[in-house]
Amino acid sequence: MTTEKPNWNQHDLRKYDFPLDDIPRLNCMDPQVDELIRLKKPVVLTGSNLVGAASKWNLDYLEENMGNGDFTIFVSDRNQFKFFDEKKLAEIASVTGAHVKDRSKKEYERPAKSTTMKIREFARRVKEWKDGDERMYLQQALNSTSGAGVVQDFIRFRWDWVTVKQKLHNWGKLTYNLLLIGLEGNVTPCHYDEQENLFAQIHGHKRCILFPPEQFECLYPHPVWHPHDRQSQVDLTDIDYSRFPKAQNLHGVETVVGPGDVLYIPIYWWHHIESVKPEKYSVSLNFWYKAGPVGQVEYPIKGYQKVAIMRNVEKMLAEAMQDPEEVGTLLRTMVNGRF
Ligand SMILES: O=C(O)CCC(=O)C(=O)O
Ligand SMILES: [Fe+2]
Repeated sequence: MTTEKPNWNQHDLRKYDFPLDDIPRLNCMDPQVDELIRLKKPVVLTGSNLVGAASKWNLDYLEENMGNGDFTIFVSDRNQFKFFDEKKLAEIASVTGAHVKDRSKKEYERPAKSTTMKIREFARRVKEWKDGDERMYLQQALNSTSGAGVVQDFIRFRWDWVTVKQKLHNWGKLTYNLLLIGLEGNVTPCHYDEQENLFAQIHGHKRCILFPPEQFECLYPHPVWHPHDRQSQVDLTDIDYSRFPKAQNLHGVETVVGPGDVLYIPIYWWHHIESVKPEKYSVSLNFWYKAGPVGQVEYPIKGYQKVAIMRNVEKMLAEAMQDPEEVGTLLRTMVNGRF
């Protein structure tokens, strides 16, 4: 076995205000891996070869073998790509009474615009891209439009190994694989997902900063009905402590993943991901699994289960009030001076 020297440089990494411990890095055969996954703790798995068949997925290869489908590309003037869920706007309209229809139409700022491109066009633009140009981030679920080469590679993923993990940890079904191709310096700001994630790095390096669900209060998520649902309002690169004072208590874990590494991002864990030097672009593929069946709940309730409960309460109140903006008022009335 060769121990590869990382070719990213510690000094190139951005300095953050909060403490960061290292995420454990273990060979996939190490029995501790399954113990960490069972406890829903992040871990970097090495040596799994999960997407070894995709190790050649650089832009030249993908251009030839990815097919002629349309790819979703986010475009942004800034380096941060904060997800904006257009479907939430329709949802707000459907739960909102006529009396607040106008308010729900208010203009939201979209931090990144979504467009579609053929892979050839995207590859050309990435190759020509220079610092200061508009940034791009391809984020597309793998689908049946993939060319024959990519389909062959996909079939050769270690489905046997990953299916054993899925069964062992009682995860639900694989929803899809999201392919991410982004420029060095692109940032996916801090958010959580409602799925278990095996995040496989293929080309280039990514710095992944994670926080446990227990840090909910320090990260001030947008309300559940908001198009930025599940995203933190706190910009970790420039924290506004007067608005978000509890961000002073942030304490995260981090790692830099490179080709062949697989990071387990547990369901409801916050993550902030940046593509780092030296490569010009990064290619990753995630494996998103639905949560397993709830089964017997054990007490005391865990941090991630509290987040799920809070989401349900918030959704129920928004629907009952027929006005999402009344949720906060109601919750404050319930709590202030009483609890
Ligand atoms: O790699 C990224 O930029 C974001 C990935 C992510 O958020 C995810 O896989 O859940
Ligand atoms: Fe995510």
